[in-house]
Amino acid sequence: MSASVRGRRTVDEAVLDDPAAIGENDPGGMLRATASAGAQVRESAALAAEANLAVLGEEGRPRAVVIAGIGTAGRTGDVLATVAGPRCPVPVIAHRSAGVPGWVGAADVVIAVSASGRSPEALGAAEAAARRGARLVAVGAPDSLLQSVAETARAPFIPVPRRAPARASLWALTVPVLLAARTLGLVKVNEADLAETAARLDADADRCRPTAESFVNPAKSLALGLAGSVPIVWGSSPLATVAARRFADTLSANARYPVVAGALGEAGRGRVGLLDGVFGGLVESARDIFADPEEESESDATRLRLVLLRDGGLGSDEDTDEPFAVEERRADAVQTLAERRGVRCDVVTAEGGSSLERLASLVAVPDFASIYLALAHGLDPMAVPAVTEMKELSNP
Ligand SMILES: O=P(O)(O)OC[C@H]1O[C@](O)(CO)[C@@H](O)[C@@H]1O
Repeated sequence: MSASVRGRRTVDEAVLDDPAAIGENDPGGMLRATASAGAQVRESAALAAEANLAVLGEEGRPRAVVIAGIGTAGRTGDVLATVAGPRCPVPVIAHRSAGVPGWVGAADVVIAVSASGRSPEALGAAEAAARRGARLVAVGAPDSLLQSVAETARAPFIPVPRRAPARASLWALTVPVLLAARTLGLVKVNEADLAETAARLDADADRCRPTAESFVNPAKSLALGLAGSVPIVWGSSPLATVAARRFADTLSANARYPVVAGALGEAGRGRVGLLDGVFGGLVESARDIFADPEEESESDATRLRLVLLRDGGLGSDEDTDEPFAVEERRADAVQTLAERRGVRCDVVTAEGGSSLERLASLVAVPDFASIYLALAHGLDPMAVPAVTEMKELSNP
C-alpha cells in the first residue's frame, strides 16, 4: 500500500467531540473553508457586479447556454439548470469534457468555470467558444490562464479568489454563473434571495461548528450515522437531486466513501432494489436484536444507510417537472420501504423561500458531515492522495 494512504478503518467518535483533535486532523482548514459558504455568496455577488456582465445581454436571449467545467466547476452547471427550472426558455447544458458540443455557435452562450482557472475542460471550452463566435463568460482564479483566454476574447471574467480544493468553492463559483444567467433573463435570482441564501449558509455553519457536540450538531450526527455504511443518497426533486450528487462528491473526496446517489424518481424504477439486497434487507434480517452488540459478528457487516434529501416543495407546482404531491408520496414510500427492511434512513428537508436557499439548506449540513466523517476516520479531508496521484500518472 502506498505510504501516503493513512487513516482508520473504523471511526473514533471521540474525535468529533474534541475540538483540538478536530483541528489536528484538519490541518488545511477544510471546516473553516466550508464555513465560509455564506461569505462566498456575498463576495462573489460583489465580484460579479463589478464585471461587465451587461454585454452578455446586449444580443438578447441565446439559443442555448453551455456551462463548461469539471468536478465542482461542472456542478455549477447542474445548479444553474435546476434553478432555471423546467420553464427556462432555452436549454441549459452542463458540459464536462474538453471543448464545447459540436452544435455550439454564434447564437449560444458558453460559461467556462474553473476554480484554478486552468482545467483543460474549461480552457478548451473558452477557446472553442471564442473561435466559434459564441458569447463567452469565464469564472475562476484571478491571474489565471482562463482569465487571459477571456481577455483575449474580450469576454467578461469574474475573478473568484482561489480556495483549494475546488470543492470548498462551490458557492463562490456558483453565484457568478447564476448572475450571468440572470443577465440573459434565464433565472430570477434577486438580491434578497442571495442575502437569504448567504444567511442560511451562515446559520447552518454555526449549527455545524466544531465546538457544537454531536448530539446537537446535525452534521456530526449525520456523519456518525453513515460511519461504516454504504450511503445511498436520493433526492426527491430535481433540486434535491443536485444536492444528492453534491453529497456524493464530498463523501467520496473528503471521506472517501463509495456512494450511490441520484433522483428518487429514477431510483424508484430500479435502484430501489438495493434495499432488498446483501447490504440492505438481507443483512438487516440476519441481525439478532437481542445480541450483545460487542459480540455480535453481524454488527461488523456492511450495511446501507439511506439519506433522503426532501425538497420542502415551497416553490409553486408551475416551476417543477412533477407535482409536489407526487414527489412527496414517493419520498414517503421509500421511507416506508427502508423501515420495513430495517435499513436506517436520515432525512434532510429543504427550507427557505427561493430555490437557491432551498438548495443551500440541502447542501450545507451534508457538506460538513462529509468532513466530520473523514476526521472521525483520521483522514485529512483536504488532501486526497489518489487525486494527486491520478494527476501525476495521467498528465503527459
Ligand atoms: O475547478 P478546477 O480548478 O478547474 O478543477 C476541476 C476539478 O479538478 C480537481 O481539482 C481535481 O483534479 C477538483 O478538485 C476540481 O473540482
